[in-house]
Amino acid sequence: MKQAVLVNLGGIEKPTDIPVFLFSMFNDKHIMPLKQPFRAMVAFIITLLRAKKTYNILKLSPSPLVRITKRQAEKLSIKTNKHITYGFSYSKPYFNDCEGTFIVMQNFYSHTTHGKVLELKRTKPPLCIHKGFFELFESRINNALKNHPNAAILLSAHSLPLKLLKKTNDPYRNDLEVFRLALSRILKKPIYLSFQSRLGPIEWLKPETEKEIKRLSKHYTELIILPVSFTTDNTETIVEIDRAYTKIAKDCGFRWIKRVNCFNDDGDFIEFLASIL
Ligand SMILES: C=CC1=C(C)c2cc3[nH]c(cc4nc(cc5[nH]c(cc1n2)c(C)c5CCC(=O)O)C(CCC(=O)O)=C4C)c(C)c3C=C
Ligand SMILES: [Fe+2]
Repeated sequence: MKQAVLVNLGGIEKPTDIPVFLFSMFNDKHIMPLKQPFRAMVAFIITLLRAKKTYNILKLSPSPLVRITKRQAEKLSIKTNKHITYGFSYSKPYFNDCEGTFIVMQNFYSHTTHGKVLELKRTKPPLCIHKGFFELFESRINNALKNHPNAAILLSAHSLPLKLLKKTNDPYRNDLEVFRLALSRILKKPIYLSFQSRLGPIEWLKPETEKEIKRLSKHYTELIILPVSFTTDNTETIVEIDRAYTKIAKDCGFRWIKRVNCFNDDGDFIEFLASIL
């Protein structure tokens, strides 16, 4: 078999990564569907406006995403005895420069992530279509519930602008909702879904994670949050969920809060990846 390539978003580990990451992201037609040269001009302005906020996030913690993606590739390589490499959309090494079969390391299809890779490379179907993926979530939720059977279970997904979803008929929200319902039926428990990390003045997916936490605090005293759209921990999980949302949850009365880690390089996840290669 040709080599496999794990594709992730990109890493912001140090301040000098910020302008490259932000400009590449906002100059991407899948994120900002404008004609050139307007797209590049808008991307430049947003990069200037957002850089300070991203810098403040980075001061709290550099992103572990690149480090973990490397480990995932190494462990999968050992497990399968195949050559596994990795590439990113918005930082080096870029996935465009790699060859092989591509696995997109975001759990659910969106034109902004999976679709972008699919346009250029032979790509495996999204992880969420596999039974094994479902079981990974099921086992993590059951573990978290062990001593806290009455906790609220909140799946927090990365948000997307509504206008972008409509324009591209993006199945992202729908697939997440189907997944939430299926999990809820199997676990015989209510499961909630919310959206995090919106930015700018336009409308993004709802309910927002912050508001959903506040709403749930009226009915529950314990909370389990699972980042549902990433395979790999990153600034959105270790800064936004572990710091910002955890503080909000405490402030609105939750007595116990657990954030479940992304799959990262867990043995069962590596086994799952090996099974779909
Ligand atoms: C499911 C995965 C992701 C989707 C979909 C997505 C869309 C999206 N993101 C932005 C803007 C930003 N994202 C940023 C960081 C970031 N985003 C994702 C994942 C998805 N983004 C991850 C994993 C990360 C963290 C990367 C890391 O190395 O830790 C950032 C930078 C941080 C910040 O300033 O908040 C921005 C900006 C948009 C606009 C968008 C869709 C339109
Ligand atoms: Fe993002």
